Amino acid sequence: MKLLILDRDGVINYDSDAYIKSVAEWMPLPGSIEAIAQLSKAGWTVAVATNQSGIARGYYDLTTLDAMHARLRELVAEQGGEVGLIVYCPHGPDEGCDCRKPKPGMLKTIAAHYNVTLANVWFVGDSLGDLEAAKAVDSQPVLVKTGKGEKTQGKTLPVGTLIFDDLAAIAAELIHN
Ligand SMILES: O=P(O)(O)OC[C@@H](O)[C@H]1O[C@@H](OP(=O)(O)O)[C@@H](O)[C@@H](O)[C@@H]1O
Ligand SMILES: [Mg+2]
Ligand SMILES: [Zn+2]
Repeated sequence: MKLLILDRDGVINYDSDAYIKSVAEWMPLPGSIEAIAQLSKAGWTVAVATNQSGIARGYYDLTTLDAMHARLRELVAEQGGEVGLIVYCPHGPDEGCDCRKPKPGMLKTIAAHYNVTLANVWFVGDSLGDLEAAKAVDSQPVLVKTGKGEKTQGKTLPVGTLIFDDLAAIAAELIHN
């Protein structure tokens, strides 16, 4: 199956150092909704793996988080596409969970859900933790320059990391090659 896994904040929607705390603050990056819809219509399953420590920090609740993801699904559906499994880590950095990136727990959950291996599956993120999570399970780390991506690009990246300007460029690459 053609599976693509995306980080959320900074890849699909604008990120903020103040966290994305409401549906109103959840704003798609230019071209991201269209990219997901085009990938979906081209036969790709687009899943999401997102750290949401704002839950543990008390900045927003699960109802609000679910509403953000309902909005994402609604916008992609309006373009004729659909979003696959969305997995999130609600924990804080000090809770020692297995799902918070750079740990690969969420990627493993997605692979198990679709009964596939993660080898060569592209995981697209804007943070070093996203790329490290990908590397930890032998999937393909892909950095986008949106969100925190340009800052991340200046760090030491996992060997083999692919770099694209944004999600639209990734969709063009995957659909047309
Ligand atoms: O990029 P994804 O994984 O979709 O989500 C990232 C968010 O959960 C937040 O993650 C926080 O990191 P800490 O969780 O505080 O280390 C900060 O980087 C925030 O700016 C950011 O909005
Ligand atoms: Mg991110
Ligand atoms: Zn977690």
